[in-house]
Amino acid sequence: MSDLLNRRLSLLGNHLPLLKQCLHGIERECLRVTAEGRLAQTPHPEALGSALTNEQITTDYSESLLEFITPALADPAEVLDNLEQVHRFVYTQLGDEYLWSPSMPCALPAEEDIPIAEYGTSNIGKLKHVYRKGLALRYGRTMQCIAGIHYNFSLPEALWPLLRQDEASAESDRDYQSAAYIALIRNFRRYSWLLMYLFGASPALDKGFLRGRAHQLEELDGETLYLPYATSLRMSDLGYQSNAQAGLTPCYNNLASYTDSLRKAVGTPYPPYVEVGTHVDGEWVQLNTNILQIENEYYSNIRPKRVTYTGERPIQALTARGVQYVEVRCLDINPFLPVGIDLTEARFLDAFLLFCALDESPQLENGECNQCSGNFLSVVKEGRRPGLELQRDGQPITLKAWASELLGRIGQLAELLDRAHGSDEHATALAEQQAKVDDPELTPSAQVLARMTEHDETFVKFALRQSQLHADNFRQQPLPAERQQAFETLARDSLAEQSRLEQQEVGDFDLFVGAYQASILAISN
Ligand SMILES: Nc1ncnc2c1ncn2[C@@H]1O[C@H](COP(=O)(O)OP(=O)(O)OP(=O)(O)O)[C@@H](O)[C@H]1O
Ligand SMILES: N[C@@H](CCC(=O)O)C(=O)O
Ligand SMILES: N[C@@H](CS)C(=O)O
Repeated sequence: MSDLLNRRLSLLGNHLPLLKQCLHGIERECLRVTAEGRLAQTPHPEALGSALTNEQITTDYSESLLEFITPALADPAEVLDNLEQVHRFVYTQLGDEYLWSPSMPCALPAEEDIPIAEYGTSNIGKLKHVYRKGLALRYGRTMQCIAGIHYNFSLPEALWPLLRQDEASAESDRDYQSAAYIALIRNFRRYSWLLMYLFGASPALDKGFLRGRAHQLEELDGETLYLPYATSLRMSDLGYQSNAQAGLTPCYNNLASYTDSLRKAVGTPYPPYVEVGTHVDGEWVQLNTNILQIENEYYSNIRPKRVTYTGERPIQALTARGVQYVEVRCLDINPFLPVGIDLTEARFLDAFLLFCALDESPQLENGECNQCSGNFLSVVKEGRRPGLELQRDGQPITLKAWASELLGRIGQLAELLDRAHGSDEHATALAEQQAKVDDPELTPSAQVLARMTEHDETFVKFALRQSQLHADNFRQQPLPAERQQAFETLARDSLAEQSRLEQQEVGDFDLFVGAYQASILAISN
């Protein structure tokens, strides 16, 4: 244990109530599919409200890729309850469609038949649509049908001044807080391979997903490709990643260097995109020809975040007010769980993220960045291989040994969280993770392969069966009338808000895009 972590643990031990004030918010994506498990070609159900303005129910890339967003709450159990209620409401409006249970997509139609999400005729609505056309051009629509769980987490703002004073830091509270979250991210880069081993749940995919691309996957059956020891093909180079962004890994030395890296990426033309241009046959095809159209396009495993004001861009918010929370973006959807994540996972994530935030976190230097990426890629592709070795400080160490050592250290944060909550839920969650390290067959990725083999079914058949199981579960538990009405009101109000935006909208779209682009270039740290 580092001296810094020990010092911080003892300080926190005298301020335990603070550990009940961390905030959590979850975003869960899922495809709408037909009863046969094909991608729904229907528009976003109007009864779910406006995808542009409904804060809880929207769409991600595709018109058929739903995204459910919870409020930020102190109790992860309440967050999961909110997420579950959204699922139950949505199922009252889906007709005979289903929510696809895993991260990797169903059998998809031809690229051009994957519907890009629509957000109406307002300038911001059109900008969101053109952005997605640009993603199709750059990464293909197929990859954008992958669904994930994003776990948003923050420590109480009152914690940082305590740590700052204890460490006699000369930084302002805001700069200290931002630096602490960037330090969390550096440790996350070091240790997030562990999350992929413990929670990765995409060891297999439908053959059609690869669209005939070259690959090193193995054939499980006529329709399914997999890797026997993979944990998360979603987070591999075949999944939600981008070669165009490969050289982009921003350095996480401090917030300014992070926002600088992103600002350069959204302002630097990328020759292959320049060749296409922003318009083809007079139609917008991408917002600009830069490495990233906007900062959202940077597909990192974790992001420093600040809630933005209306019309404000993420980098503007971060530069103006510093880091407020982190968004963990690498988590697969667990197809065995009705909402894709459960309280045990959330409890462990909290202990893990607190560990990343509070342990010492030297700058990533001397090739450690590459080492982090290499470890992450090894685990997503073969994390369950017996005897797999990772690299730590340039030396080989077995995943098993390193994972057990890490869980031992994270255990101290779990113990502190349990003392604050007067429970043993974090220690229990941690013990479940240690059991997976001791026996890889207990990991969700192993369970997916075992279940497919047990039922002798393709990935698509397994996923559809799980989707139908969860659908029955949700449909058999209708919401209390007042909650159903609350979601219906939210949907109705969001449609009215979108209409208001469209009626109020004035101004030329090209000028709107130009101003949006310029807003980022004018920022200085
Ligand atoms: N201080 C905070 N601590 C933890 N979670 C937060 C905090 N503030 C907001 N969140 C959560 O972060 C998530 C934000 O999701 P939302 O989709 O609204 O924004 P976004 O991720 O920036 O948007 P996009 O998905 O378009 O990039 C929500 O689940 C919200 O509850
Ligand atoms: N669908 C992506 C995330 C989309 C986005 O960038 O928000 C995922 O699998 O996590
Ligand atoms: N959410 C993804 C797909 S639209 C992005 O912002 O790039």
